[in-house]
Amino acid sequence: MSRTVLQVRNVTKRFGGLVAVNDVSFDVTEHSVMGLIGPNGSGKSTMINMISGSFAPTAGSIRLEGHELAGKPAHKVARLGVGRTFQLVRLLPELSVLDNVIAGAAFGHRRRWGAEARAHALTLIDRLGLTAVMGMPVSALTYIDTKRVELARALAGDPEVLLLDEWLAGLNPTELGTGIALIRSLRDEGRTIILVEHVMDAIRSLCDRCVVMSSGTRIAEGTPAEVLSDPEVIRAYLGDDDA
Ligand SMILES: Nc1ncnc2c1ncn2[C@@H]1O[C@H](COP(=O)(O)OP(=O)(O)OP(=O)(O)O)[C@@H](O)[C@H]1O
Repeated sequence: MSRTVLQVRNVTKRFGGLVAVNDVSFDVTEHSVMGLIGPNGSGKSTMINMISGSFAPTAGSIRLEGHELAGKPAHKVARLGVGRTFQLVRLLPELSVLDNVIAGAAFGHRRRWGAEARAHALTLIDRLGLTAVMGMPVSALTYIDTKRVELARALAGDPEVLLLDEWLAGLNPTELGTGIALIRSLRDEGRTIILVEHVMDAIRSLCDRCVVMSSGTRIAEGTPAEVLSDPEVIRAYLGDDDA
């Protein structure tokens, strides 16, 4: 049986009178891809923002390798081992690709500086197919290349758990194939990933397990095949389409 790396227990987040996440629990095991799925507004981003330290939970516990993350600021959570990409890419647009990835190496879980950071960044740049553009400012890149840089920046910190928040969103069909293959290669090398995604092909082909959220609560958990055939999950998605 695989080891639990991340343990989410009874987590709730209220924004004033709105309960965005309501008493949600799940575990993420080492070397697995956990999909966090659900209709728009179901609380996925709020959950990811709590795991990565952008928001403090109103109640509950989030433990990484036994360390409590709940309430810790994002830079401390990153240091403890959670790396993430953002739904809307957050990079330093005037800096080069290389410098953005070096910055990720300097501020992540396993910090690297100077020549070591540069060498590590160059390895990731090569791995993600960014070598030809590594001297360019991020502001001059194509959309998929900015996504690649975001991923390289997050990986540069050697996170214990990588959160991918709709990393595939906005890619065209060809790019989508490339993106899915890239995430699959991360999965195959044994990384532990939480994938928030609306692209069902990606969920089916990449996730070991999925947690499904609807209106802030966890309504299902299981393999992609199990949850995607669950009548309550189907109802939640159809309800969303009708809205
Ligand atoms: N900072 C905030 N302040 C107030 N309400 C918020 C805040 N962030 C999210 N919410 C609300 O919490 C609920 C859950 O939103 P959240 O963005 O977590 O859903 P989601 O599942 O990630 O949706 P999507 O798939 O559209 O990204 C929504 O009703 C949203 O309006």
